[in-house]
Amino acid sequence: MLFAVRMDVDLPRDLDPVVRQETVAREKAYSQDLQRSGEWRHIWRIVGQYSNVSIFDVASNERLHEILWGLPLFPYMTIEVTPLASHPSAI
Ligand SMILES: O=C(O)CC1=CCC(=O)O1
Repeated sequence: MLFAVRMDVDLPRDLDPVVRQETVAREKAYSQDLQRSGEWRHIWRIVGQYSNVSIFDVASNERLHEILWGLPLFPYMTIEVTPLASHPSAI
């Protein structure tokens, strides 16, 4: 099942810089593990924003929920999920 997911990150200005650095590093490792496994197919930066658009290929809605819930930056994100279907004009 394919999903487009938009993640908008909003880290508090007063967040401890060490916590910030560690959380961002854990987010990168978590994301790259899922990219290697094939569940996180694409991640694109939205130009000019601390946001990304990602494509996930997962077995179920529950699996996507589990992945998103486990993001180290999850407490600081607004997430929008769009389920995708094949387009009849796709070649
Ligand atoms: O920087 C972001 O867009 C948030 C993020 C998601 C996965 C990752 O490595 O960073």
